[in-house]
Amino acid sequence: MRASSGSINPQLREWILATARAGHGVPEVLKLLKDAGYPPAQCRSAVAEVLKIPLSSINANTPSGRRTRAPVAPRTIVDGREVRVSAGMEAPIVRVLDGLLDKGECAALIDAARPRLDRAMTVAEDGKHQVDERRTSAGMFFKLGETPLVRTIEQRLATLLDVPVEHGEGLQVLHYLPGQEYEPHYDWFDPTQPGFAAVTARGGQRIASVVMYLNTPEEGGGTGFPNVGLTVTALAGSAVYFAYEGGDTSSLHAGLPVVRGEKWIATKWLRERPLR
Ligand SMILES: O=C(O)CCC(=O)C(=O)O
Ligand SMILES: [Fe+2]
Repeated sequence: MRASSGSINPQLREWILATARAGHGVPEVLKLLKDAGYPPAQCRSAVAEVLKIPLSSINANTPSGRRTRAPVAPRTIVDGREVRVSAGMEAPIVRVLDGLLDKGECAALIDAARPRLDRAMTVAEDGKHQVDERRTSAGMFFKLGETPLVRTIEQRLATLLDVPVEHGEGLQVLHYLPGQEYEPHYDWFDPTQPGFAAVTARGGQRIASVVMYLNTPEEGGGTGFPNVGLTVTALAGSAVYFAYEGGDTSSLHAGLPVVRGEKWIATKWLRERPLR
């Protein structure tokens, strides 16, 4: 979702400015707006925009939904397997997870997804799914718990990250060919966009992502975090987990172009609340 401005009504803008100038702090301004009946997400984005403060600094203080727990190095035993935490950073919160999936699971996911591939979509400003030039891969979604394998993987992630399965969106599988990529983007929804209320009505905001690599591209195809100069190598069975509660802008990331070979991933997006 792209940024836009000028969506706040002039009276509200004036009121926020006047109230802040009168000496009321941000929490007080937010509380007054909420008491007046404005939806909390809308209050936060309006206050951030009018007072020109980062939205993340407001969200961080707002008691919201569930958070994920980052896996702890060096390893976690989950579902009878050893998942190794081979690298991590804190801003943004990133963990590289080796051995999350085994070869058979990767192959079975690819086989189940292949006949259902379609041009991947992104979420448009109005909350609808759209074909997007920034994302040239082909993809498909499994429904939550659709197959025994999907259920196994969802449960494994839930245990690993300490967040119930119901907070997950359906698993998405993406397939990239040489030259295909997913340009830099945030996975969280921008609260200043008109579609925000619609996409977050069930489940609330996204809080974390897990991108699981189902094969190893011959060259290219890693996941890049351009704001912090990090590239995670796409290696079959490994994954990258990253969290961005409060709309962390350092979580900007991209599926880098595949140079040779192909790339298959499965992505799990997690929400702050159950999706049903
Ligand atoms: O392809 C990748 O490495 C990243 C995919 C991604 O960012 C997403 O599916 O949201
Ligand atoms: Fe993403």
